[in-house]
Amino acid sequence: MNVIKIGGNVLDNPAQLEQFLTDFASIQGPKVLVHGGGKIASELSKQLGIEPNMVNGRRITDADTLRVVTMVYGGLLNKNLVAQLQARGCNSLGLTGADANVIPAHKRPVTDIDYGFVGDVESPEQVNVTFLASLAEQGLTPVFAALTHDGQGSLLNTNADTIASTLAVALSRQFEVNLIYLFEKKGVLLDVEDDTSVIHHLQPQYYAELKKQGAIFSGMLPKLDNAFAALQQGVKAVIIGDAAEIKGIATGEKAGTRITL
Ligand SMILES: Nc1ncnc2c1ncn2[C@@H]1O[C@H](COP(=O)(O)OP(=O)(O)O)[C@@H](O)[C@H]1O
Ligand SMILES: CC(=O)N[C@@H](CCC(=O)OP(=O)(O)O)C(=O)O
Repeated sequence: MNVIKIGGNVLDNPAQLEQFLTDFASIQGPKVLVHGGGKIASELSKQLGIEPNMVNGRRITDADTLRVVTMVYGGLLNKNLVAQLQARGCNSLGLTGADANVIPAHKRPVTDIDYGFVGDVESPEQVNVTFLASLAEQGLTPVFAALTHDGQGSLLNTNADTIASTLAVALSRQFEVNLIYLFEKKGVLLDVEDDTSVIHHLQPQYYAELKKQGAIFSGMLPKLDNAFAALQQGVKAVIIGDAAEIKGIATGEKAGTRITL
């Protein structure tokens, strides 16, 4: 089973997105797509006069921002991705974590920062794997938006990388799972400006060094933290790579960055 997460910069580039969806549709076997969309949510927010506010890679989500991300992730992006996959013969089903109670979560507790309506997933054990397995059996591909729910009637904005790793860990109870993070670069780079500097293998000690040197920063930090956590909890392989190379990555021919323990 491949759990594939696609980042916001690719979603915002129609040509790259179309190619990615064509390649994704052609991947054999059970698969799950998780999408972000932070960039598009920020653009719409600004158009509506709501200034985006990101802290530690997470969006401060007040009530108005929750409306925006619900519309953008759960509506605009999720439903268009499903329509575009249907056009490519990939029978898919758009979901949030609230649907079929797949991903129970709670509102992130207020500490020195109040993130507002941001969700932390309960635990992979609580993911509704039975439902996901039944979709796989029917040949349906779930497409997840970056939304969960609190069990009390509210949706919660939830980092898409975390949703992907949670689903990958949960599905590892029943399947051999590859977790694949795709974005607009060739992989984790030694020099973020140089696409030829791909790090082919990354393990915790090297990660700690590169973090200290400042070679790995911002959105890549939570992505890698999620990647190592997924491996520790039974996911077979984690790869970070270029959305344009999804076919090779899924068949194991081209690797991007392979994360190992
Ligand atoms: N060493 C690195 N290699 C590649 N990207 C890096 C690195 N360090 C930081 N980054 C940044 O991390 C970003 C990817 O994280 P994020 O913005 O969360 O992506 P996504 O679109 O997948 O959610 C890249 O666009 C890049 O700016
Ligand atoms: C709480 C939180 O920060 N949620 C993210 C969810 C979207 C996301 O993760 O999008 P990318 O993968 O495109 O960055 C956000 O609103 O930006």
